[in-house]
Amino acid sequence: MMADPAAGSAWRAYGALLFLDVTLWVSLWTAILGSQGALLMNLTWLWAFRAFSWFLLHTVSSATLDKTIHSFLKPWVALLCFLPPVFDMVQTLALGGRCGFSPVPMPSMVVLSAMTGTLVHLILDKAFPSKKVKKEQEARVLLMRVIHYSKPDYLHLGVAFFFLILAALFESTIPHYVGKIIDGLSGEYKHDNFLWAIACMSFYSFGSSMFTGLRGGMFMCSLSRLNKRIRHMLFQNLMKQDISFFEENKPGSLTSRLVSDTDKMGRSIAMNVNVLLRSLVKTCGMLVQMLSLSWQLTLLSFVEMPLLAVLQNYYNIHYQKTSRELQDCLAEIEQLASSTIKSVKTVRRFRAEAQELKRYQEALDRKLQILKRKGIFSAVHLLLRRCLTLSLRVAMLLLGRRLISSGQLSGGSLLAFVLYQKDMLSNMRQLVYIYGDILNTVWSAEKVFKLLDRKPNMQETGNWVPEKLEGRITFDNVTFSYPSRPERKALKSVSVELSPGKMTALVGPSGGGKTTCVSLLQRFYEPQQGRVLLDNEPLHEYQHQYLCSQMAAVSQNPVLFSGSVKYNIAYGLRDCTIERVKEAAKKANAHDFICRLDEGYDTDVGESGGQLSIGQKQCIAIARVLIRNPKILILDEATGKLDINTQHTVQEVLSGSKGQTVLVVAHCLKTIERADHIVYIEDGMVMEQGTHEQLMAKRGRYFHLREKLFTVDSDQN
Ligand SMILES: Nc1ncnc2c1ncn2[C@@H]1O[C@H](COP(=O)(O)OP(=O)(O)OP(=O)(O)O)[C@@H](O)[C@H]1O
Repeated sequence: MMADPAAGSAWRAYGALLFLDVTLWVSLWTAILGSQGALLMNLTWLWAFRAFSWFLLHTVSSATLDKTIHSFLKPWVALLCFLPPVFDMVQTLALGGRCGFSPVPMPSMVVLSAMTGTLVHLILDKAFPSKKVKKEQEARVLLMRVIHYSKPDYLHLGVAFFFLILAALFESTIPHYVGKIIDGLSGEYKHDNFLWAIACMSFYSFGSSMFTGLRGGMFMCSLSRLNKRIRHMLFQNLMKQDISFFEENKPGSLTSRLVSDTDKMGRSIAMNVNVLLRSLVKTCGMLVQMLSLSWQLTLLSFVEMPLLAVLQNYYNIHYQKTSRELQDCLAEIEQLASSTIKSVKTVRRFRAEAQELKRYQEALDRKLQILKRKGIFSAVHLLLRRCLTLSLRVAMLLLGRRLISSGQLSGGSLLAFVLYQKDMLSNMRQLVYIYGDILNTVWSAEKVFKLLDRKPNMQETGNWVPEKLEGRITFDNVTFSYPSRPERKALKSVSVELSPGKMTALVGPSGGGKTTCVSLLQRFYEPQQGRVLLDNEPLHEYQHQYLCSQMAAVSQNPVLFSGSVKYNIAYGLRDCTIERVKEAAKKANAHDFICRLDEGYDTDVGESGGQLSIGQKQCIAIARVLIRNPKILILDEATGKLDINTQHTVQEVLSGSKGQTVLVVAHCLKTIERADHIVYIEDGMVMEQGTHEQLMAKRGRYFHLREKLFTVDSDQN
């Protein structure tokens, strides 16, 4: 039944509609009595009367009831109105005797049909709960969207569906000729008939195999094309996302979206819709054949189907739930394994192998539990299904035996019927199962669509491309909190100006907010208050490509890509000559050590530059920036891992770079003494700023930090 508050209204609506229906019956009785026998009903009249009743009840329900209650009661209204003529029709066909609703409807039959209708509706509601309606609608919308994405493949799909229909129709004709062959063998042998039946069976078998192959090929082809398109779009959208999105989402779950969910989503259309349609066409074809063989046996075999459908539906609900759990668990396992393997050095450094193994083992245990549960449930489901099928098969054979003895059926026809019925059942099962599986795969599509639809939280970049860039950067009263920690302000009303062509240094204790300034300058995040301006224009007004070409940064932990040294230095630049690469490497003091590598500039640096020292990585990262000759250069602890000589050389190159606005973040205060402007940041606020001399003369925080560092340095020496 429906949710509690709606349940009361639903019961009231049941009562009101029932009352309206009884009123209609009473009017009919009154009319029959009033006509004194002139007005009598036959089956056609009964259908017409109940169609009118349905129209009236349906209209009243849709006009007066809440939408949810109306959708909930819709099947019940149909059952209430059409069960009487169906009862009558079955009775007429099966017994040929007097019926309950015509020529004069009996009140007991009216009550009986109303009770049966309500009962069936309640059972169906239990088996297919109404809260599913909304979910199913959502799933349908998702499926339509997947179909929409298949638009470029409509031709492929159209051809595939054409082959599918042919294959299904050919397949559903085969048992008919098998029956004919058996009949030809068992009765009086007629050679021509026998040969004709064999030829037809071979023809339909060959045709069905050929069209099945063609259909499969076409579907696989469109599936691969859809997959490629979706992955491309998804990856494109992922690349546009803001940095906070990647901080919030684990790489494992993102790659799982990209790999397995896109795959499943593609399957929902190419595989499941394929099977769904095939089963549907085959079911229709077989139904026609079965009815032509024996309507009594067909009716009996239809008892099995709703029961199996209810059973299958319960199984589907559980299957979907466990599949979702399993997907999450697999993503977690993938994430655990990849993060441990990536950080294997850290794991070993902290001797955390056992701890990581335990975490991995626990995740594997969880997966095992889910799989066990899934296995037990499917075993019970299989047992119940087999028992049900067996009992109905026995009943069908008994009825078949009676029909053969009464001459209504031949032995071959019974065999053909059994073959059809077996196929029919598996088709029906597939129909119900596939429906569940489509819903299941469509939920993968939901996850993919969520990512596809995600708009970055950053402001859209503009198109501003100035003819000349001066390079003046202004932090105008900037306040910022990281999205993952909105309650803690990393920067509080920071106002700083970086003069063009000058070197500005950010100094201060750890966690003060230096890197945050650098991140805002690179537009990884957007400040909640205040603005970051470049030549008095907000950063987001500039064209993205232009900004990237004018601003380059070397971070604390520079990332290199697997590939040669040359590839890494010239990363992202087209047609870059080796001379330019060498020149940049020389400026970054990297040329000498690169020449000493086995293959010089062609040496592979390994995964994430793992085959180089951290200092060497920093040198290459600096060369990668210098080669671009950017207007704005950002060095976030970029020289921290270099030896003192290299640090000095690089600093000299940097301070000598003409017209460049340089922002340096450094812990080593010695290296920034020559900076034109020093900004001391602590606890997200600018505490002091000026030149080295001014700050030293002030004897404030900068002075004390420097004193402290020198004391530590001399203590260490
Ligand atoms: N990605 C993040 N998510 C949430 N908080 C962060 C993030 N990065 C930094 N923070 C927090 O913001 C504050 C400023 O950090 P920031 O990295 O800017 O400091 P810093 O001055 O560069 O420190 P260090 O000199 O150690 O690099 C710190 O409290 C830090 O914990």
